[in-house]
Amino acid sequence: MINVAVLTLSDKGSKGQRQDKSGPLISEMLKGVGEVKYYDILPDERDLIKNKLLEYADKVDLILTTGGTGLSPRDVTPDVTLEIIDREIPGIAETMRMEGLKKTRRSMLSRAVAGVKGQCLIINLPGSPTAVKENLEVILDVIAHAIEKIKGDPTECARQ
Ligand SMILES: Nc1ncnc2c1ncn2[C@@H]1O[C@H](COP(=O)(O)OP(=O)(O)OP(=O)(O)O)[C@@H](O)[C@H]1O
Ligand SMILES: Nc1nc2c(c(=O)[nH]1)N[C@H]1C(S)=C(S)[C@@H](COP(=O)(O)O)O[C@H]1N2
Repeated sequence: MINVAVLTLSDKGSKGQRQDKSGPLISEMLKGVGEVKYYDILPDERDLIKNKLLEYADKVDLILTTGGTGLSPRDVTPDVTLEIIDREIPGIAETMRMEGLKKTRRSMLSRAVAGVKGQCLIINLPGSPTAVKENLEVILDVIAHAIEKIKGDPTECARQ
């Protein structure tokens, strides 16, 4: 089973001013795919996010973040993610934005990124529960294979 950490980035959520629905939704959607071992809510603060991502990356196979991917001045999740990853996986974020366009034109406003830190896959999701559902459902089936490859699975990946 894949070990997962979920990190919600929200100023309001971290102050208890809004119930976090997106973090629990991620956990729900991951049933059968992975087990959520860690979950936290942080404000949109670079250093706090960076330290938490680095801590989780040593402990789990997959980190899913939600929130802070947009254009508000305090949205920094993709910027911090890019700072710490070793390699980017553009196709994951491209797929989320492309499939999202079928639901809302605002899909193009998410700056979400995905990448690898050590042996951990990190994927940013936007903040609203609707966006989490629509983004995660279009990449969910590829996550297990991506993690196998990150961990060095030598089997050939091509379809026969
Ligand atoms: N973690 C969450 N749980 C529930 N609803 C959320 C969450 N994050 C965002 N939303 C919903 O999506 C809308 C847009 O998200 P956005 O990230 O812009 O919110 P925000 O209010 O700017 O976040 P912040 O808490 O960082 O100020 C919010 O107004 C809220 O309705
Ligand atoms: N599929 C999908 N993608 C989506 C959305 C959505 O509702 N559905 N919301 C968009 C909106 S309105 C914004 S502003 C950006 C960034 O969201 P965030 O700042 O909450 O991370 O994600 C976008 N991506």
